Amino acid sequence: MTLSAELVVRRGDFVLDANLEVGAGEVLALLGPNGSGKSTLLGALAGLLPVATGSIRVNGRPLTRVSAGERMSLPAHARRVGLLGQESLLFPHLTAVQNVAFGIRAAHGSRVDAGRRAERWLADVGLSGFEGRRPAELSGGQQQRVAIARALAAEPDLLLLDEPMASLDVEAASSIRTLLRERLSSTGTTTVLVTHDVVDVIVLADRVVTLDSGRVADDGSASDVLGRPVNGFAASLAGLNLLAGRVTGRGLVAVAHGHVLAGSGDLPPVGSEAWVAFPRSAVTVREPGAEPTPAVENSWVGTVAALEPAAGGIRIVLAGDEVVAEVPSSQVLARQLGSGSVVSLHVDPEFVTVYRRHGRGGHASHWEGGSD
Ligand SMILES: Nc1ncnc2c1ncn2[C@@H]1O[C@H](COP(=O)(O)OP(=O)(O)OP(=O)(O)O)[C@@H](O)[C@H]1O
Repeated sequence: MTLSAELVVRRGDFVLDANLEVGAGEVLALLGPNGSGKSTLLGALAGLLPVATGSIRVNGRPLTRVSAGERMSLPAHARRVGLLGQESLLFPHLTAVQNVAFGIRAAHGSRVDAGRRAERWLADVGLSGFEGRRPAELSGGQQQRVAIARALAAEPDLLLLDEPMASLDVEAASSIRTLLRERLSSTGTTTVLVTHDVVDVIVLADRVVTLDSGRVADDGSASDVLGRPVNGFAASLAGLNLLAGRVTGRGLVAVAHGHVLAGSGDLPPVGSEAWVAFPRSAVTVREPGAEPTPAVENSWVGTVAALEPAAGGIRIVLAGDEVVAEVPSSQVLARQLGSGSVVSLHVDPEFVTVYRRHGRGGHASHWEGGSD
């Protein structure tokens, strides 16, 4: 089922103004900083939040149509849209099989053999033998499995997943992710997945949309959006530094503060605007005073503004520069680095990707949130 939405939604001073197309059977990951409007968008699609103007159609069937002369909005229960969040929200007094059967009856009426189908669904999510347990007798991961079975057993036209792995430990999250990949591909369910986790994007998503301040900031494949980011948020999520600059020679880009970076990639023509991206983990720390100096390509000398926790180590943020390094904590300890230390950072050109600045929208900035 294809989703086609053009939405303006107001929440206090905040305005979501976004168009979204999701192909039949496609899994779209919706990313964006806190407060960018992801939950607002899901709420509007689910029929839980009013739309100021716009329309939502699933396979041509209008769920919402609001304009100057018309206000039509199907209630949430009539939309055939499933919603699964961080919490499984199972009925505590019903057993696992009764919870799933409830979803089936709600969608298909009482004539179907909901109990038999629910048992099959529980087997499909790896919960054979747990049919008679109530939610309080199941782990968080098992409860989420029941919730996935309940959501998919209803055969929704559209499934909305709002960070379904966020409250699980790493192991349970990983097995739920694998389960979702299998079940979504075998059922061909059109899905919008809100996540802050790059692993979800890589494992589950066919396409990625990023939101920023209520607007679509980028739309593309995971390898485009995360591999060649056009905004600081996506770069941060992918663990990349992203700098804007102008091409000054073959593979050479002048960026802020007179720095020049050498790299490879599309090699846009001399004089054109370009993005430069390189992994934070590829940035090495050298002794201050030793070569290279700030005038040398791919190097920065500066004062450490902050040390922050990062996946697998420590993030070094230089004062006044947009470049950050992520290094093993042993390096920080060995060099006795701290706020105020002077360091030289360097990135080898082989890790630096250069690509055109036009084509996909967005703006670069050092994103404070980080991906971890
Ligand atoms: N009930 C509300 N009343 C007024 N404003 C709200 C309400 N709920 C959310 N907002 C505002 O709407 C904006 C978008 O919030 P939303 O929850 O959609 O963002 P989000 O991208 O899902 O964020 P997060 O990643 O933190 O969940 C925020 O600026 C928020 O302050």
